[in-house]
Amino acid sequence: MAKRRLNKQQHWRIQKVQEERAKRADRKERQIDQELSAGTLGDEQQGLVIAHYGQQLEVEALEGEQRGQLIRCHARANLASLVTGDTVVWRPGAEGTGVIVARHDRRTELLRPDNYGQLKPVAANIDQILLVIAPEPEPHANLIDRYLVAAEVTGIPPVLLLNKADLAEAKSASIVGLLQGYEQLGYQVLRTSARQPEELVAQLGPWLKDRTSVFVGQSGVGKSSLIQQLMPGEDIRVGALSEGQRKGTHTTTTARLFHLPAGGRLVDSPGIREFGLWHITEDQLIDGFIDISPLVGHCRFRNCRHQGEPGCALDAAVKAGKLTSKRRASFERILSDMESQQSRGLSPRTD
Ligand SMILES: Nc1nc2c(ncn2[C@@H]2O[C@H](COP(=O)(O)OP(=O)(O)OP(=O)(O)O)[C@@H](O)[C@H]2O)c(=O)[nH]1
Ligand SMILES: [Zn+2]
Repeated sequence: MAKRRLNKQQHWRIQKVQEERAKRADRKERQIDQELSAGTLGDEQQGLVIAHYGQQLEVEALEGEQRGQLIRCHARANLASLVTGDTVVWRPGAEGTGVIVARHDRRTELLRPDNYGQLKPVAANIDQILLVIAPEPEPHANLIDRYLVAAEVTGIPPVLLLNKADLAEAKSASIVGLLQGYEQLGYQVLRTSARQPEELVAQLGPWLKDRTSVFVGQSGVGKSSLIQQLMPGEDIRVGALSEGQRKGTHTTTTARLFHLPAGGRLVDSPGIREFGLWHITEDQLIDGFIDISPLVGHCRFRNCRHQGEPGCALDAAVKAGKLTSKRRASFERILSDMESQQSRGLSPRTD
């Protein structure tokens, strides 16, 4: 009996919480409706979503008197989810707040699985992915390829950034050879050192200017160090909201957009830095290998698995020196990982 009562009580409590939440959302929506019909809201303006905290969004005014200011906004309930980097239309409301009434189409989306394994956008309108590697920690086997495939899948151009170029190991034959291989594929490779801030800004400046970038890469390669050098004085771990306002929200996963003093925008969050291969299909994997995708149509068998079948165009390309055996092996490794994980119902690795 006692157990049943407890269950009922639990059930009641959950229902209560849900009702409260719905009521609050309703109230907010009614308030917005009232403001809209009473004509107390200001004119429509363009804005940029800087961060999304629970029900509230921080929006930078892109025009008018408030241009450059951060406005705390609510979004109309009929708007699909908004993320950092979204450009929106908003209307000024009471006490320096605002209401988002529309969202512009996204040029690009960075996706990530949520707690239920569902892919969700975490940032919008990113123009380039800066894939940071370093001589130390040495890049895991095929890690770079995994990141490149993930970038190709999003359609956001990746740039390879060798950090810690000040270390002697940066000039080792293996690192030089590795990077040459990617340059030959057509990827841009930059060499930087977070220990040499002046050169860093001069080197990266032209790449960051007029664009929105994200830094991704394995732990320890120097992403935080680079970002800190690019934004001196900015606390990159926490946003502009005060402790009290942030209470109860997942700050560690909240992406935030920063304006770089030397020009350009940067979106950063721990979740974005871990960007990886989420739920990609075999076709996407092939598309993501820009040296392999033009080949696959030339295999003898239409359903070639590219795993040693006779007449496989990948083998022919390796023999002809058009595809490196390293990239080929990397492709096979990712493919077989995907197959074994899919057969066990797991998601692909991200490191
Ligand atoms: N020599 C040298 N060391 C660097 C450079 N950049 C970063 N480091 C060092 O490398 C270590 C890791 O740097 P972080 O900036 O924390 O690396 P991260 O990629 O942000 O790592 P996570 O936060 O784990 O993702 C630190 O000890 C840095 O001081 C560099 O350009 N040269
Ligand atoms: Zn084949």
